[in-house]
Amino acid sequence: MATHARESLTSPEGPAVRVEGLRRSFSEAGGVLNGLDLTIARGEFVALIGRSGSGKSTLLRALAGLDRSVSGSGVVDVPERVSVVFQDSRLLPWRQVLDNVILGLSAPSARDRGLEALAEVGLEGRDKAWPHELSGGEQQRAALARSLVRDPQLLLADEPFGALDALTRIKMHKLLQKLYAAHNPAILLVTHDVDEAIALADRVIVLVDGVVGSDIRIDLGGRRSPGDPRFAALRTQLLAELGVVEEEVA
Ligand SMILES: Nc1ncnc2c1ncn2[C@@H]1O[C@H](COP(=O)(O)OP(=O)(O)OP(=O)(O)O)[C@@H](O)[C@H]1O
Repeated sequence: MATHARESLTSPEGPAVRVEGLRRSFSEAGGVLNGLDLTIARGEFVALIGRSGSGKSTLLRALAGLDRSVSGSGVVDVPERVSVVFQDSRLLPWRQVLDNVILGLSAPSARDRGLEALAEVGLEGRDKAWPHELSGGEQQRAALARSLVRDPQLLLADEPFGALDALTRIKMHKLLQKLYAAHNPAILLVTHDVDEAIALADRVIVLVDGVVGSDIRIDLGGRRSPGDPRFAALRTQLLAELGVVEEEVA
């Protein structure tokens, strides 16, 4: 089993995530993660891409500590406060929005912090709404508020915008950038969208055969436009790494 040595990363200089030799398999036939090594610095924004079935969610679940019953080995060091956001908001339908956001928090200040987080994600005044009264984008905003209120040192996001329409997705990118600038957690964002990865991340990692295939630094600065030739060159490179010829997706 992987060790979750949560206390070993308390030094301010240490990385936010350290994974060494991580192996995971669901059958005798072959491994999904095959000795993966990965380090994420504190406050670093990393996007993880890879073909369908390449093990992205398996890695994220290992970092989240959600795979205790799965067989495997390796070292997984993560910080103490880790939040996870999935493609669906996973709000409890029988609880109002604010109660979802602060679920499990006992501090007397939780309510105020929850209201603050809702305002930060653009859901001011929606604290008493029921989840079914929110749009898909608003539900994901509430999910981000729920993660934010826990002041995460590491935010794990598994295709958080994958089910949203293109316009809502752009708005959510802006929101995530704003939250990242304000709180600066380390982020690991799993996405199928190469443009999303280039637009948001400091580094893009391509998972191939259960290990890190490529690890590409994105040096495009703060304002990134898909029309920038450097953006286009990175897109071509990453699509090639994924085995996609660009004419196929044009
Ligand atoms: N609980 C499980 N039981 C059996 N096999 C599993 C389980 N979870 C994942 N797998 C298998 O492990 C492989 C990797 O799955 P994973 O969900 O990590 O891939 P992914 O890269 O996130 O895929 P996608 O991009 O399609 O979401 C797949 O072949 C999948 O069928």
